[in-house]
Amino acid sequence: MPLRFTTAGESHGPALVSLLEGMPAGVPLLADDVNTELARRQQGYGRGRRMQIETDRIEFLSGVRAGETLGSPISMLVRNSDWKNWMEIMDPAPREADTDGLRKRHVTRVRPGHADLTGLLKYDRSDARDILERASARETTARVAAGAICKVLLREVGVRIGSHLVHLGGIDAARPDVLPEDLNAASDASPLRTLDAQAEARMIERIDAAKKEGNTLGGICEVVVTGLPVGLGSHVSWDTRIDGRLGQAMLSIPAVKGVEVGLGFETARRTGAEVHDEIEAAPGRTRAGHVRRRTNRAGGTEGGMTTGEELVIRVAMKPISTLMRPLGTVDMATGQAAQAVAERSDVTAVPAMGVIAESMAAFVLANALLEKFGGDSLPETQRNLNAYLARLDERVDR
Ligand SMILES: Cc1cc2nc3c(=O)[nH]c(=O)nc-3n(C[C@H](O)[C@H](O)[C@H](O)COP(=O)(O)O)c2cc1C
Ligand SMILES: C=C(O[C@@H]1CC(C(=O)O)=C[C@@H](OP(=O)(O)O)[C@H]1O)C(=O)O
Repeated sequence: MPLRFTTAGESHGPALVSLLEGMPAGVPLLADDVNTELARRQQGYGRGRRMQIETDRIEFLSGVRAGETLGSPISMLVRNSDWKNWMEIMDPAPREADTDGLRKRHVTRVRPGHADLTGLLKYDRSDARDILERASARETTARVAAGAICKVLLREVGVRIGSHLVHLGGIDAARPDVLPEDLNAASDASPLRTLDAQAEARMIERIDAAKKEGNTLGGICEVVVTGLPVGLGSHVSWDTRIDGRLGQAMLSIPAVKGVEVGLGFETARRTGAEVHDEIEAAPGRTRAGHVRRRTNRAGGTEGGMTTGEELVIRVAMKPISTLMRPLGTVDMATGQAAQAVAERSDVTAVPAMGVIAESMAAFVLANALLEKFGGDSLPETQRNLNAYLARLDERVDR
């Protein structure tokens, strides 16, 4: 059964829903495994007031019993604390005060860079709130909930996912050659989820300055996955390649505009000898049998399959599109030039984006893992994986 997930919920509606199907039975799972990830997504210097209103926590509605998954669809509910302030505005029933498809806090001065204008035209709406409520990255809470469960499955087969911020608003963070063993323990200790304390101080100043100017900032996070076996994904078809699947997942995150695997764009500037990773016999057993790469410029994929090396993806996020010093636009109610609506907003959300990117990577990789090893229960998946690893062990005569 393929692993799939879907989410539902408007940003200021009563709740978000996350539905994950295809998870094997017997995966140990507590609400806290998910809540910890939701709390990580809420962190980060530069976020707006909304994050102070919310304390995201899930309720399991199905699929989990006595601390283990059942193999049935797992549904989770996350209530929006802010809803109480929006009940009238988000009321599903028509209200007398509604006129011309508009109600209180309607949005017609559409924001450049958000989904307001394109969605309003495509869905033939007059209030861009009908669009922005769902385009909002509030939805990523439900993604992180599903991703948290995928992370637990991956952890049970020795795969770990972490991330750190490597760039913010024009300032690079130095990346250590050797990353900390527990990457997230180190990056989560920083208000920007970066490993470079000096750069962090300058980034914080930059965020404060942008806020004062009514401006916003973007940045880049690096996602690192360790413990993957060789051979997740496949070269055989365009849509089975793991790098392509990861790219799609990353680009589906609101405001993400670029993804690199390994050296990424830099590979285009170098020669073959400077790009490709030489292969050598490994002294012990690796996640690719008895071979390894001398370097990992490929970032853990070749031929659309995992190589057994670390998977390294960099994800670029544009600056937030709601500016407190608004950009020029058209008021769609009048057709006149106007300034875009300036709602409460984040100055930057790059640290949160890193956590969302981890979750999306977890889903793609858990899906590819189950595709290759199957299993209706976790022990069955583990047995199948171990049989494959044992076979890899036999492959190179030593
Ligand atoms: C964690 C996170 C928080 C965000 N916060 C805001 C915000 O406060 N204000 C805003 O205008 N956009 C915010 N965005 C970006 C918008 O959701 C995004 O730009 C919009 O959906 C349009 O999609 P696009 O940028 O991919 O074209 C956020 C994105 C993420 C990932
Ligand atoms: C609610 C979240 O992020 C929101 C994403 C978002 C947007 O336009 O994407 C706009 C802001 O929402 P609000 O208008 O309610 O302040 C952010 O706070 C969240 O990450 O949980």
